[in-house]
Amino acid sequence: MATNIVWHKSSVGKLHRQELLQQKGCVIWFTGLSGSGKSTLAYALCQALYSRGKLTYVLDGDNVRHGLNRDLAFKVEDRAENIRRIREVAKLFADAAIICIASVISPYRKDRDACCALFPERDFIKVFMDVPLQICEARDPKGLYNFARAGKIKGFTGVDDPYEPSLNFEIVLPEKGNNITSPYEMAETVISYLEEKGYLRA
Ligand SMILES: Nc1ncnc2c1ncn2[C@@H]1O[C@H](COP(=O)(O)OS(=O)(=O)O)[C@@H](OP(=O)(O)O)[C@H]1O
Ligand SMILES: Nc1ncnc2c1ncn2[C@@H]1O[C@H](COP(=O)(O)OP(=O)(O)O)[C@@H](O)[C@H]1O
Repeated sequence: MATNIVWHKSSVGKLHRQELLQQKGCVIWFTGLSGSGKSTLAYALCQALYSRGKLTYVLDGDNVRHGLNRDLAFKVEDRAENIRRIREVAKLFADAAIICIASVISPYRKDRDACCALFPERDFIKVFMDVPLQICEARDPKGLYNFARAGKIKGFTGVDDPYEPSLNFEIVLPEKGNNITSPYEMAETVISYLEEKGYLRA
């Protein structure tokens, strides 16, 4: 941990940036099994908000692991560090008044809870992709479940590595009791939540 470091304040703060963008910075965190639809929904939401003149940025687990987190694998401590770095970057985006959309498995409850603690203003919105393993595995667009079942990938979430559900997700999709399952309709559900909570205005 570095010492003798001092935070520099700016005359232009988060409220000024929110006024400029006519939106409130926040983090929408899509979590769930591989293949549950996190990335598809994240980018559908990004497009829908762009069409409404709102500025977003997607931090996708796969993508961030090509650059910032290219040094991390999937051991427990690597996944924890992956989430720690992504939540710190997401916090900077939210402070910039951007609607930051993260799509990461983030399987461990303590890692997700640590994210919440970083956003006391409750600007951290957890969205659980409630899609059963059987459906995710049937989709298997990258063939990774197939490799995992064949023992070619060790420690694959849902196969031989855990996903720890939480009881305090802000949004669970698809919603129980309705048959809204298309990415575009689910994106509208998230947008309704953002509108209701005031994130789509300064
Ligand atoms: N062992 C193992 N377990 C789970 N996932 C694996 C693994 N190895 C590679 N992949 C691919 O990496 C993507 C998950 O990266 P994340 O950064 O979202 O994972 S985590 O939050 O650090 O658990 C995930 O992408 P998505 O399918 O988009 O979730 C996988 O395709
Ligand atoms: N709402 C949905 N309904 C049906 N198929 C979906 C849905 N969302 C995503 N998919 C499909 O499921 C697969 C995994 O989607 P993806 O967004 O990559 O999931 P994740 O990011 O959670 O791994 C892809 O083939 C995608 O086309």
